[in-house]
Amino acid sequence: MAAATSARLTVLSGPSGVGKGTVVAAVRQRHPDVWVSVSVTTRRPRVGEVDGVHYHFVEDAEFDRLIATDGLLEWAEYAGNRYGTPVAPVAAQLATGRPALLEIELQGARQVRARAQEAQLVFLAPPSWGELVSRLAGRGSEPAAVQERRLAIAQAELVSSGEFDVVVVNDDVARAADELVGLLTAPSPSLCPGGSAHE
Ligand SMILES: Nc1ncnc2c1ncn2[C@@H]1O[C@H](COP(=O)(O)OP(=O)(O)OP(=O)(O)O)[C@@H](O)[C@H]1O
Ligand SMILES: Nc1nc2c(ncn2[C@@H]2O[C@H](COP(=O)(O)O)[C@@H](O)[C@H]2O)c(=O)[nH]1
Repeated sequence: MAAATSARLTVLSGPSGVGKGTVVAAVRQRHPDVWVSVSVTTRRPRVGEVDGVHYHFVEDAEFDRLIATDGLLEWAEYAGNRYGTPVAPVAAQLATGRPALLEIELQGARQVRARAQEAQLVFLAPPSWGELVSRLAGRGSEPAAVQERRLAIAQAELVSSGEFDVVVVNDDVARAADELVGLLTAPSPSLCPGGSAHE
């Protein structure tokens, strides 16, 4: 992907199971140079997840240390585990003048907006509630009780989609990935004459 005219921070959020990871993987297939933050989490790794690639898997004490030392751009407790974005790699990426993408949940997206008003917030929505339920169940990575917990959170997240700058419907992975690529490469409105970050 060519360098953008501004170092733009984009947040991709949306309910568990909507397909955030799948769409981001499709974006990276098209543009391997898209930079995506690797979060820290206290969650245990799923089968196939690699430390340092999918997440930095840490113990509670290390997560506490990162909070205490202002090492996180944002963090949240979600369904019994903590997740956070290491601030230094994001700052370093933006300093190169190239875009950075965060894949995080709603509370974290709100914290990013509070700290970086110029950030672009994108909400990935399911085509329907039934499709979301079926995707989460079909992934098979969580027991039924955890799926229920995530779906309860998803209901509140869907209600909050209006807080985001753009809503992308993940009806088709390739189409949604193309839309996200367009958003990542769009110039920042704050650099457009007469533009503002939140029009
Ligand atoms: N457009 C789509 N159509 C059909 N299935 C999809 C689509 N997008 C993703 N999926 C499937 O939905 C399931 C959930 O996708 P994924 O793990 O990417 O969701 P997620 O939003 O990253 O979830 P989480 O927030 O829990 O990490 C996967 O099995 C994936 O293959
Ligand atoms: N606030 C943050 N949320 C994050 C971060 N990294 C991931 N997430 C979100 O957590 C849920 C659950 O993820 P899972 O891998 O257990 O399915 C999901 O919505 C992720 O997008 C983060 O750094 N901060």
